Amino acid sequence: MVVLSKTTTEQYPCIRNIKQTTFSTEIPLVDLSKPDAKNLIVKACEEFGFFKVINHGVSMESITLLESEAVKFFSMPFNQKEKAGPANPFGYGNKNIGQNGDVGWVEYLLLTNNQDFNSIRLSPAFGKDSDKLRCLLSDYMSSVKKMACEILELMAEGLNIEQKNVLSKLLMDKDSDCIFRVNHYPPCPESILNNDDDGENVIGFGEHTDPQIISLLRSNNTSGLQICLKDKSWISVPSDHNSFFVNVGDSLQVMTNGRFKSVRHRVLANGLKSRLSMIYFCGPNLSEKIAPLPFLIKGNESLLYREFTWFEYKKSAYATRLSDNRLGHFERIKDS
Ligand SMILES: C=C1C[C@]23C[C@@]1(O)CC[C@H]2[C@@]12CC[C@H](O)[C@@](C)(C(=O)O1)[C@H]2[C@@H]3C(=O)O
Ligand SMILES: O=C(O)CCC(=O)C(=O)O
Ligand SMILES: [Fe+2]
Repeated sequence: MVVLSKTTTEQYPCIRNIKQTTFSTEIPLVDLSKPDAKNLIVKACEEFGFFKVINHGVSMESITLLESEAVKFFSMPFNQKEKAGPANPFGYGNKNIGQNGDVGWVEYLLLTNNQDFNSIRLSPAFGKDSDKLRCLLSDYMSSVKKMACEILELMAEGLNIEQKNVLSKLLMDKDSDCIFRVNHYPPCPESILNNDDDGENVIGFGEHTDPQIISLLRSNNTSGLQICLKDKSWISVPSDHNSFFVNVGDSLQVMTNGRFKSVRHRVLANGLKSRLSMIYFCGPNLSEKIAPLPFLIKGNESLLYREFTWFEYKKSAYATRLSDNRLGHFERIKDS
């Protein structure tokens, strides 16, 4: 991405007075090796739709190796990276997010859990290194998926659901629709120039909720990620390159009949440092039915959402703008 002048940064969305946003120490922390993990997960999903995970079981070696390949990729000249594009549906993307007009100060790789497909997509840019990358990706994705299953099993236990694998089995399906994304946010000169309380910050990735069940995010030590709280205020998430962050996605909001809320989040570009994040989005098989889980419905509690397949939801979500409320179309009309 070689876009540095004022005129070009003007094409990106900005936010005013962001400097007043506080760095939060209140982000829930879950140690997966501790017995209270299941209850802390449920509490965090109810209150924030977001939590930080330590003792996650993904080796630092596999993280570091993949991250350094990603850094290598993004430092290639644009015409080389472009060979892995466009990101429709998978590949290299720059500035444009999705197909409906959203833009951000970001370049990225969007990949599937089908390694052969990734390899074909990446090899024109990576050349003979693409086999190595395929192995690193495959190792990383299987460890992260294992962690996701562990989290979903703890969640089911914390929710007192008898069938412990009711959520994790959706990911264990060999045709689960998981997506892997690597985002690179180069330092943004406009964000340094406006480094005061009345200034503006350039948006790296605009506010949105993730459509899937959960998303597992890690980044280098550059901040920028913010989450929206129940009172609609935004807090900055302190970066921590040793931990993972978990987002509740729209599909889990539906399955818990609104008890867990999908977290609205966004990324602001940093004036000085680049941010590199890797996110694994856990989606089920396209034919999987998404609906409130019957064993979570109490007495005469009404169902907030109608049943739909993941295919239906994904298709509808991908026709929306980033900041839209995607679940609106799937809410049940209340009886009067
Ligand atoms: C603007 C869009 C980008 C997105 C597809 C969409 O139309 C609305 C959902 C967006 C999102 C957010 C989470 C993930 O980053 C993503 C891959 C996803 O599944 O939904 C993106 C989509 C994308 O970048 O294509
Ligand atoms: O890059 C990040 O830290 C978050 C990006 C994000 O929310 C997404 O890709 O859906
Ligand atoms: Fe997201």
